[in-house]
Amino acid sequence: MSDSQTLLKVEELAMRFPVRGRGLFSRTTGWVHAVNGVSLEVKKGEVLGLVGESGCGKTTLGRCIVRSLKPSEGHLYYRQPNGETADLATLGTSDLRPLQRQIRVIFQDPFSSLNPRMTIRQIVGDPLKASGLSGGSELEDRVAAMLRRVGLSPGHMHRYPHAFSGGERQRVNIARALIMEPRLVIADEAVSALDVSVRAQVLNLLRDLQDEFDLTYLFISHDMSVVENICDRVAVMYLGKIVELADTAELYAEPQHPYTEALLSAVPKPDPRLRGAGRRIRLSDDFPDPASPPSGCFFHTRCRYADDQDCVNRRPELRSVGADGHSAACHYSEKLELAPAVEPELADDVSITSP
Ligand SMILES: Nc1ncnc2c1ncn2[C@@H]1O[C@H](COP(=O)(O)OP(=O)(O)OP(=O)(O)O)[C@@H](O)[C@H]1O
Repeated sequence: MSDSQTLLKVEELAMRFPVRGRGLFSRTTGWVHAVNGVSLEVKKGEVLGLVGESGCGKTTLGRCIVRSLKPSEGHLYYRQPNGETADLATLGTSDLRPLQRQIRVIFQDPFSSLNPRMTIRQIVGDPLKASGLSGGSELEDRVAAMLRRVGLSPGHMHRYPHAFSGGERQRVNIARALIMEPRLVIADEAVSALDVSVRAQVLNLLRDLQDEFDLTYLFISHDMSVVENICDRVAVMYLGKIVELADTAELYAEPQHPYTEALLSAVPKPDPRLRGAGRRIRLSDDFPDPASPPSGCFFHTRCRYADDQDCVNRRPELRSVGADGHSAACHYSEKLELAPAVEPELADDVSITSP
């Protein structure tokens, strides 16, 4: 990795799951392409958002990065604290373990992700104990300090998860992730299950902790408003591929991929002059089957700009479409560059259906 500001470089990553027929010993009949050739960089100290509809592969990408899944193909170049680079995609278990401590996950559901039979001390302290980094009274002190830091009391240590609200449980989840002093945190829909007011508090906490612990976040979400609020850059994922990546302000003001445009059209905009304001682009429900993705551009079956030549036949590459690393994978943005700038028409609703 040439850029010293890059913490993680994901290169042509793919994750396929086998599709099996019915029956106990059935053969593999196909493959779900959950992550399909993703390349992106996560910069040190940034919050990189990863957005897209349910089933587009966000969680699978996150699970590959923490290596709870071994990718089918590609590379995950991770810059270690000593400056050396390791490919997480290919490392064996013993080399991987110390690096996995540096990359932790905060899960979505604060109810199902905490073992109801474990005390908060056990839940938060177990990763330290399991890795042999701490034990006894030192471990207890570290758990107490971390609980304090996430806004809980050390007195909560001997209680069980059922005694806590959703927001408090998510604070326990955050404490469990941070007790290992990670460098990269994958927040997978970390605030999606919370009430709006609690969500704001937890987002503020994540921001404060980022400063205090010098963290980098990969922030996975389907909520474009939350992402706009917390992320420095945003990657948009569709059917296992990144279709657009840009600084947050740039992406929200000038989306260059019709899929991003459709996602953003659902976000209320205070300024009617912004692109896409005033119209809601409804995507048809026929999200393609990741086991048999469409030809050409994967989005063409739901895209209102698609033509039957380039879009149906030719797969667009992610390419530069603007300043500061703004890139998009779309033939439509190629045409945009050639076409004279026109104001988008304002309509109440534009429905998108398959051609
Ligand atoms: N273990 C698995 N075996 C088979 N298919 C899987 C497996 N895990 C995920 N998939 C499939 O991979 C695709 C991507 O799933 P993934 O959970 O990564 O998407 P997502 O964008 O995170 O969605 P959500 O927000 O609903 O979690 C989906 O089609 C899903 O059904």
